[in-house]
Amino acid sequence: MPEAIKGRQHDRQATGPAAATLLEARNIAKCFSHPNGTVTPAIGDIALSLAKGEFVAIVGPSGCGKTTLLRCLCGLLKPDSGTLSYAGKPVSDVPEDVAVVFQEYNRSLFPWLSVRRNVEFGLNKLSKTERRARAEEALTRVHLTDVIEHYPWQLSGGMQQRVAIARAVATQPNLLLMDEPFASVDAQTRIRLETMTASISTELGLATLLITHDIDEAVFLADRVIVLSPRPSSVLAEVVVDIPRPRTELEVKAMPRFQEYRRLIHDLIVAKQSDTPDVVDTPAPDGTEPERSP
Ligand SMILES: Nc1ncnc2c1ncn2[C@@H]1O[C@H](COP(=O)(O)OP(=O)(O)OP(=O)(O)O)[C@@H](O)[C@H]1O
Repeated sequence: MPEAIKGRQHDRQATGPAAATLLEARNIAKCFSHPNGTVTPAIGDIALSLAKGEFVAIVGPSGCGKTTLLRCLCGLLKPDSGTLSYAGKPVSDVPEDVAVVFQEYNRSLFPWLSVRRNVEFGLNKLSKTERRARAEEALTRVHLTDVIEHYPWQLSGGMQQRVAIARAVATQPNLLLMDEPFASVDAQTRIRLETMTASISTELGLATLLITHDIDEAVFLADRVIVLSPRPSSVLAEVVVDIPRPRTELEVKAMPRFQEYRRLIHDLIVAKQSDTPDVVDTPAPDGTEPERSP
């Protein structure tokens, strides 16, 4: 399916074909230096962009620098080189209208706060009434209004991740970044969370960038899938997913086109992995192993 790869403008209803660029990264690179003098090259050279309202998934082999890339894109980590812009301005800190959802919901929620208070957290510029209204609206979107006064530890993993998503949505972001958000939940819950995320993103016209290991998840959710090479990573291909919305998991996964996309992306990753030798970190003079810095 070569015509699906890079260059074709996606056509998502929420944005229209000529949607404006929201996030743009040009030639960004990132290495980590360790106290013992070794250097881990994580991102080699990445250029990508995301349009307003677009849903993009990033996939790549384990350890290729996906999380590092996400952290750079939202201003949590400074790239060593290259340029990053969000809404036309250089990124130096996390922009106000960008929200991030991480894999580890149990570390991102406050166990001593109720579900409501967790979602209201971060809305302190608003009046109490506005905070309540925002939290309730966001919790309605994730179907959690019946546990609003519960505490996170009283909820299942999938419900806790829904609270984390509600907290992100309550800030009314224009861009939602998600780093492996469904990796820690069971398969059935994962499907429900994926479907819910697709609806929220479409209904709110949210630009969404999803980091995932799961090719099926990427193809099911995204308008475009960016495939990364092993580290130091670069963009191997961009695959435009030409499947109409709304998408229903069972129907989409039964489509021959879905199978073709997943095969294409799988083959791109495997082919590149098998012809790329493992990157060895620059060794320290005394030959010690690199340590992961905090
Ligand atoms: N804070 C850090 N200090 C040192 N090295 C780091 C740090 N963060 C990441 N790395 C290294 O950078 C490389 C890329 O890591 P990263 O977590 O970004 O990859 P990933 O693709 O998200 O991994 P995974 O597939 O396991 O989720 C790895 O070799 C990792 O050990």
